[in-house]
Amino acid sequence: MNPVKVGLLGLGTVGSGTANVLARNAGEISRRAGRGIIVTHAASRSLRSSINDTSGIKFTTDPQDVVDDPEISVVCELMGGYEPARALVLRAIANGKHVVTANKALIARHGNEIFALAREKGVMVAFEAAVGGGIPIIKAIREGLAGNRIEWLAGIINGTGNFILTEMRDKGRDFADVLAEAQALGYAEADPTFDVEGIDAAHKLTILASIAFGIPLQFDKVYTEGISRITREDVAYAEQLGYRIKHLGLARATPAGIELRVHPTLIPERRLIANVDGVMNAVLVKGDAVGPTLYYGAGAGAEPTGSAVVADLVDVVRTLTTDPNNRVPHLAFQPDALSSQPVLPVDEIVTAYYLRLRAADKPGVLADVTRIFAEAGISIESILQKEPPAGSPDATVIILTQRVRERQMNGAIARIEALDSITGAVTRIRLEHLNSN
Ligand SMILES: NC(=O)C1=CN([C@@H]2O[C@H](COP(=O)(O)OP(=O)(O)OC[C@H]3O[C@@H](n4cnc5c(N)ncnc54)[C@H](O)[C@@H]3O)[C@@H](O)[C@H]2O)C=CC1
Ligand SMILES: N[C@@H](CC=O)C(=O)O
Ligand code: NA
Repeated sequence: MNPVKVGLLGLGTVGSGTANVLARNAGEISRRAGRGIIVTHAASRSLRSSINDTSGIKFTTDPQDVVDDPEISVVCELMGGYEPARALVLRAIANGKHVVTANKALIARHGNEIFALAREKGVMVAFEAAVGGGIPIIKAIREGLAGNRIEWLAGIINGTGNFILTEMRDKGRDFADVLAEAQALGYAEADPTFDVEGIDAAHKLTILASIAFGIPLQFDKVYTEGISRITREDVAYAEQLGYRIKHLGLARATPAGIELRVHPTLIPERRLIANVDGVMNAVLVKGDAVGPTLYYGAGAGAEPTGSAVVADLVDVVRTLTTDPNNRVPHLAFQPDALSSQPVLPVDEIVTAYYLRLRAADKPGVLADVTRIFAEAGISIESILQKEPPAGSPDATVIILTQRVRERQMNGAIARIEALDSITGAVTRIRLEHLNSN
């Protein structure tokens, strides 16, 4: 059988990694797919790339040439960004081509529209590389856990952010310096504020939540907080109390609705996920039948991400002849069976907290604080008081609380900040035990 011809849009980190994996493992890949898969066309703004073997590839600076080329069966969108990626993907689908993409921003924001057109045209849109880089997490949830009701999932799903936090903690390196290294290694997004401010993780959480719970993609409803305000001080206090601070995406089904949130989180250091460092990602998924499961691997980088893109290409080729109505649905659940469960506003979420406050070093202050918590119905798990450093009148107080609704905590924090004996704002970091419940 003739090989399947693929056109690449984008020849950067992921485009080059994909082309190199496809070429190096061509024999294995065609034994698995039943046909060869070859790159015949590639488009990029700059024609510089790290592709090892460019023979047989027709290059262009205009991506439209690729999506309109009748020879190509599958378009790999590896450019990034919302536009022109959206317009190009829609056009490729309209032209009857299957699409593989690593672009989580595109899927999270425009996936509902893209999948609808793909269904109409009977083509596939595959996006394994969009979440967790090389970890086959989409396949695991969509297919491997299809017998379960997913209760919750929590993941370290941004490689750049985890790399920055790890280097800062282990080597005391400067934030800006580590970010520059992540960019040089090809981990970061074109706009690295997407990594640092949690937007990239929110894109990925949007996708994970849809395939876990069978809800439409709803990026705008994810509560999103980045890592830029995490201080060394909080990292050190958390460690003294037996916790690590990780940037976590968390999705949980509750009777009232779905919690969707991305924020720095204290996790007990004995949990495997608390020890996922550097560019590695991990996703914990709790199914009602299987219990907790953990998926770990490189979350970014050329060949790990290329590995996921190539796996999608193999999937597309294997199912080319399948009746489109019998293929694995894009969002795991049949499109007419998506649910309208609401996504909860952040003040309705339930979580435990790490709080850091600066308090006058005099009797009665702690009693005032604990009275406010008692009146708000918030149970304190532990309190750590640090003497004021030389020259400062204020002591630092660290409080860990039990789980409580965020709205109750907001009220308590406002009352604590209004006390004369408390200086400045209370620092809050959410805390999750991530045990098997
Ligand atoms: N870098 C990584 O480790 C990972 C990246 N991704 C995603 O993969 C996609 C690509 O990322 P990278 O390879 O890192 O980006 P990159 O910046 O290294 O490469 C982007 C490529 O697309 C081309 N391009 C961009 N806009 C274009 C336009 N309008 N016309 C023509 N060519 C254009 C650029 O010239 C370049 O060749 C993004 O959606 C990213 O979020 C997903 C997982 C991991
Ligand atoms: N910028 C992203 C790339 C992979 O999705 C990350 O750092 O995780
Ligand atoms: Na993946």
